[in-house]
Amino acid sequence: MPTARFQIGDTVMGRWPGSNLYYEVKVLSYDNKTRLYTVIYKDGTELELKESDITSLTVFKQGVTRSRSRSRSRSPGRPRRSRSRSPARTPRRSSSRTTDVHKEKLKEALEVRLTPVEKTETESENQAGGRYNLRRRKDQGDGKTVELEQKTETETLLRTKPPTASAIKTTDLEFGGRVGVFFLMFLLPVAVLALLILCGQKDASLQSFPLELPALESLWDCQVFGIVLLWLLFQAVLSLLPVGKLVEGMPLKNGKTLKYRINGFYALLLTAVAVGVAMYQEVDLSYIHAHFLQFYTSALLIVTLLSIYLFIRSRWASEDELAPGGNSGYIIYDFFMGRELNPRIKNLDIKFFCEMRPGLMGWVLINFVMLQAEMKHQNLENPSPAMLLVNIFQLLWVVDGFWHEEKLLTMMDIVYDGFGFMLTFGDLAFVPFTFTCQAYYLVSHPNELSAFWIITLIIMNGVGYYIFRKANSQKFAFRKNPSDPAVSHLKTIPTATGESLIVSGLWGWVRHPNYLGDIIMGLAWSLPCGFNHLIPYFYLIYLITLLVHRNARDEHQCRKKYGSAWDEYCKAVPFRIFPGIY
Ligand SMILES: NC(=O)C1=CN([C@@H]2O[C@H](COP(=O)(O)OP(=O)(O)OC[C@H]3O[C@@H](n4cnc5c(N)ncnc54)[C@H](OP(=O)(O)O)[C@@H]3O)[C@@H](O)[C@H]2O)C=CC1
Ligand SMILES: CC(C)=CCC[C@@H](C)[C@H]1CC=C2C3=C(CC[C@@]21C)[C@@]1(C)CC[C@H](O)C(C)(C)[C@@H]1CC3
Repeated sequence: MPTARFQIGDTVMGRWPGSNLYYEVKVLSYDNKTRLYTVIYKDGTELELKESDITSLTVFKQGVTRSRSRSRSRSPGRPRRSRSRSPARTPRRSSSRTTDVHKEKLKEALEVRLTPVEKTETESENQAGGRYNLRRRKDQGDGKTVELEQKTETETLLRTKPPTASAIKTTDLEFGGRVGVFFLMFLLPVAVLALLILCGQKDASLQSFPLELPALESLWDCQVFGIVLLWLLFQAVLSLLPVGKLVEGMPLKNGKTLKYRINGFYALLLTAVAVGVAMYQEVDLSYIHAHFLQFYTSALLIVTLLSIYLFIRSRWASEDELAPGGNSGYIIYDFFMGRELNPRIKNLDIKFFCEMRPGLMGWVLINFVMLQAEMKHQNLENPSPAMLLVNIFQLLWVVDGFWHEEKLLTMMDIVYDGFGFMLTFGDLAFVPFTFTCQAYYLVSHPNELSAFWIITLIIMNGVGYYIFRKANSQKFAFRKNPSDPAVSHLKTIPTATGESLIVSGLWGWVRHPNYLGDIIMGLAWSLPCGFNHLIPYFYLIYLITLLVHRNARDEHQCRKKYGSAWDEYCKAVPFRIFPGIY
């Protein structure tokens, strides 16, 4: 019969789930069966904690004294900064320490488990799925923003030893599990090859299947392979240049943070200069158009080799360096999803680098190549308006991405997903070769645009961009500092974690306005190609599929994280991405 170490009414220090922070809590009860303590924090949040997440006040104070003197001796005078927040603390972040966004994903990654408690009647009515035993204070349920009181001295951070992380077995398999990813691994590269063949041939209609397949040996060229390798090397060197700020990423499972060099915008400018110099030297860029399929197969080979390397090296990764989603124990599945979270070679973070640099820069460069190829093939003095629009619209999106590069550090792709075949393929092959599909199509499929269409498309892209940027920036600014005058007027729903959900403005219109903006832009990028074929709409179809799936994944996480507050939000804002569509 297990006995409780702490008694009802004891004041102890309880770990806040997903962090190394300890707060003063009172023990309310102990469940002999589950061996869990129900504790109450000063702000009224009730949680069930394991005994290992509770420390007596005396032990805690000794720990603090020891850890303080340790840290002082290591870095004298350096202020101690908290990496996570209490349920009752107003979010406060520095731009380089956006540590709270996506805490949920980390929460999952950490060992702390919140266990379900019985629902009250009203909660049961509201609750669609299971929930955690994170009870909101009664006075928070009225939908108004409640500024929760700050914790003071007990909030002291106990920078204990990193939690001893044991590898989390991935049990929830995505994409149809082992069989699904096995087929995807072959299907995706073949589908992209088919798309490129179709895009390049005169009759780009889907009915022209089976395609006139090119001879296998014509898909390979050593020189092209060398150029792709040089491109990757050039981008890697640019990414390591000591320009731009160094920022810390989200805290890892072991409590540490990694540093990232944010210099994508400079790298883009330097790449533009390098392309300018190459053109001045009369380097024939149309070579890329003429060997487009070979460039793709070279990229595919690099993707395969890189994925194998990543998988092999993950064998030596410590348990707390593994991604929660790529550790099922099934070789094929883990190879596809990626085992290691942040594979690095010295200062080069391979995932962060691949996610944007070679692919997005390559996209802009290929678009520009296609613009020149169009003039050459169609004997034009100037590029067509359709080609110009596609180039300018997409360039704007890429420039925006690099301008806000730092925000990538808080996204699920970096914080949560492993780096395996899926992302390697997505970043190095899918992005540069399918996102350029409209420009590639226009080279051999001219499409006249009337002034009316040109203006309509500019407005459409502008509206899409406005929604995309405003929604993303609003959310980012709000998460950084909800009292920021730019966002303080927004209505919010409080949640038990201390973070609130915006419920007015764009975020009160649909639950993912940033996705909507992206999709409107995707439409404006495809329409310049006209209505003769479906192929130029590939990006739009991909984007809608990806964002609908991403939306489902994100909402699942948010429901787990915010519980009934998320349901309240869903009630207040019933539409997911598209206004009028639930
Ligand atoms: N073109 C492409 O190929 C792709 C483009 N994108 C774009 O990237 C951008 C970022 O997308 P993504 O990373 O998926 O995630 P989101 O920007 O949609 O972030 C989702 C997170 O935002 C927070 N959140 C949700 N609702 C609210 C609310 N009402 N108030 C405050 N916070 C809220 C939650 O995190 P928390 O509460 O924990 O802070 C949630 O987990 C999008 O614009 C998307 O279109 C993404 C993928 C591919
Ligand atoms: C079919 C397949 C294997 C797809 C993989 C999906 C990836 C191509 C995309 C998943 C999320 C992405 C994001 C960007 C690029 C495409 C991928 C990697 C992004 C970095 C582009 C720049 C943007 O500004 C962004 C930061 C919002 C965006 C984030 C997501």
